[in-house]
Amino acid sequence: MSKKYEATHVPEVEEHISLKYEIKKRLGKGAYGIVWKAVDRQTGEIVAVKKIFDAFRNRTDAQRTFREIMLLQEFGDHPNIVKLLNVIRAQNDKDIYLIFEYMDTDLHAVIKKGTLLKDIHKRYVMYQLFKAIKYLHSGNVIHRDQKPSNVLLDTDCVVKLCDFGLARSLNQIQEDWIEPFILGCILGEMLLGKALFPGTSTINQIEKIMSAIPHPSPTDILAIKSEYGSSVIQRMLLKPQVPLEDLLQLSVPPDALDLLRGLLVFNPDKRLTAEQALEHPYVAKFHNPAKEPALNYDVVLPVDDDVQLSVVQYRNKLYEMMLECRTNQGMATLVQPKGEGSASNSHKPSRKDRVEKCPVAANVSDGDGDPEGQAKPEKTDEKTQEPSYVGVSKPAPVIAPGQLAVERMSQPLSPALGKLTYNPITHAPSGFVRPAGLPHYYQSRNPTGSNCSGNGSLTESVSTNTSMDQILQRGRSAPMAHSRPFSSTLTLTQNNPLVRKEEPSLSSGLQVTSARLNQRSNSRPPPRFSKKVFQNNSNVAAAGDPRAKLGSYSQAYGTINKTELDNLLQNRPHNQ
Ligand SMILES: Nc1ncnc2c1ncn2[C@@H]1O[C@H](COP(=O)(O)OP(=O)(O)OP(=O)(O)O)[C@@H](O)[C@H]1O
Repeated sequence: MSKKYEATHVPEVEEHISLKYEIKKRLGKGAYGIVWKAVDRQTGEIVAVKKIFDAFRNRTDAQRTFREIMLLQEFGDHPNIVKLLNVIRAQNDKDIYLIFEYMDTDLHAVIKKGTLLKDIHKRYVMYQLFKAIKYLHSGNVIHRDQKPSNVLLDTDCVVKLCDFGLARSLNQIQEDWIEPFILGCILGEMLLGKALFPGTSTINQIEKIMSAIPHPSPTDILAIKSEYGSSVIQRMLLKPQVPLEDLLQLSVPPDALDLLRGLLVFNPDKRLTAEQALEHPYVAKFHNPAKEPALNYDVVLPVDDDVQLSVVQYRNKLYEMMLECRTNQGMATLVQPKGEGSASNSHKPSRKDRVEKCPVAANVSDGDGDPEGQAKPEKTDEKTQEPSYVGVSKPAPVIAPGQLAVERMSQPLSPALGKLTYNPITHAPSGFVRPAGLPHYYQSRNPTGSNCSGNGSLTESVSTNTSMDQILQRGRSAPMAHSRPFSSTLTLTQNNPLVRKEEPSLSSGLQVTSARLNQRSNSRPPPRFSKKVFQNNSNVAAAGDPRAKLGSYSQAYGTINKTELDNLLQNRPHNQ
């Protein structure tokens, strides 16, 4: 084996992956897997490799894996949604590898770092989140797991939403109201530097929220349609109010407070939608309707999300979709056309009832990681209508023709979506070179650690603020040049103490794997609200079914999920 293809030894990463991607360091770990920074050995591209352990362990996990892949490939065209580049099977047929574009940090790490996010960065982050959520909602899909650690950032402070394992179609559940509220919690957390409503229990968190937001009207409370819930809320309203502004520092700009008030509203009908929030003065510096696309069709998964299939069915369906990609048919997501009168910058499906997208090209990598080998049509078992996966069931130690590997989608659906074609800060075309990048900073030993910075344009636009660049340079020995391309940003930041550090030992991740796996549940009864779920390391604690059940509820992040709120309000106190 040539030196070029010598695999870095990371026990959790199988050889056929290491041969294609040189694993550099562990970036983070969530409830479902570990994410590493890696380099595509063939293209030199920096990527993030996420290994989902036991991706089809039970129906819930299989459904989650299926949703995540299907929805990521559907929405990954958007500049503020992380792009899925590749999906590769594990040899054991249990795990799965997702290859993403690489991002430098996540918002959780950035907020924890302290004062690095300046006013303009917070505005820019919110603007991009509103854009991403507007796009998802326009396709009638909700993310349901918004929290700072799922908001990825790069050194230009570009935001990409990740982790679509809990995302669902609004046709299937009524949770449309919750996401803008959660965006309010994220804004509050950026403004405060920590969670706005850090409850010790679900009820305690709701109490904190209720004490800070304007009192709902009697009609708003009745709309809960739960006698018990209404009485709980009414009792909460008797407690002393702590106005939002008292939770925040005096320095918080009035327009930030106004936006927060617009998002943190009890009645969803009176709450700002993501689309309306884009019109808010807080993000006016960035607002440009032409660059805020919407879908003019509803995205529906190719299997009914209301009916849980068996583990085997999910796995086979997913492999089948991947095979479709390989054979150049594209993965199909069903769509339901909306009525007339969609926005002019809407994305239109190429066909009325089916949109074919694929994070993978028709080409399949060969043993040298060379994607020249042509995909072979797969045999299908005619009785079951399921592919038999001849030639693909066992990836060889090298990237074999049968391996389920797919390459990046070549073109975004619309030029408006190409993040490299326009500078969101100046609204001017920026070509293929990013504006001046800035050094990273690092949340030391935080599993979700990462970094963020502003960019040249960003600092130019706010002359009164100290730029993130300047702040970050305090930790550097040499001044940093401006106007360099993004790639040099990465190089220049290698010795910055704030940059994500290499894990001391890549092999030490083994314990993480088993610890994570042990926390995944299979067919436990629905969870009760317990403190365990609300610990600071909620990523870990809320693993498997409990997490799927709890949705985005996380007190560490001050977010709450409507389903669970409903459950809570309908349950008696002894169930909490
Ligand atoms: N594309 C990426 N680039 C860089 N870092 C990433 C990327 N994707 C994920 N990460 C890092 O890995 C962490 C975990 O990723 P992710 O949320 O996808 O995993 P998960 O197991 O689904 O987590 P969760 O417990 O939130 O469900 C993120 O918080 C982030 O720090």
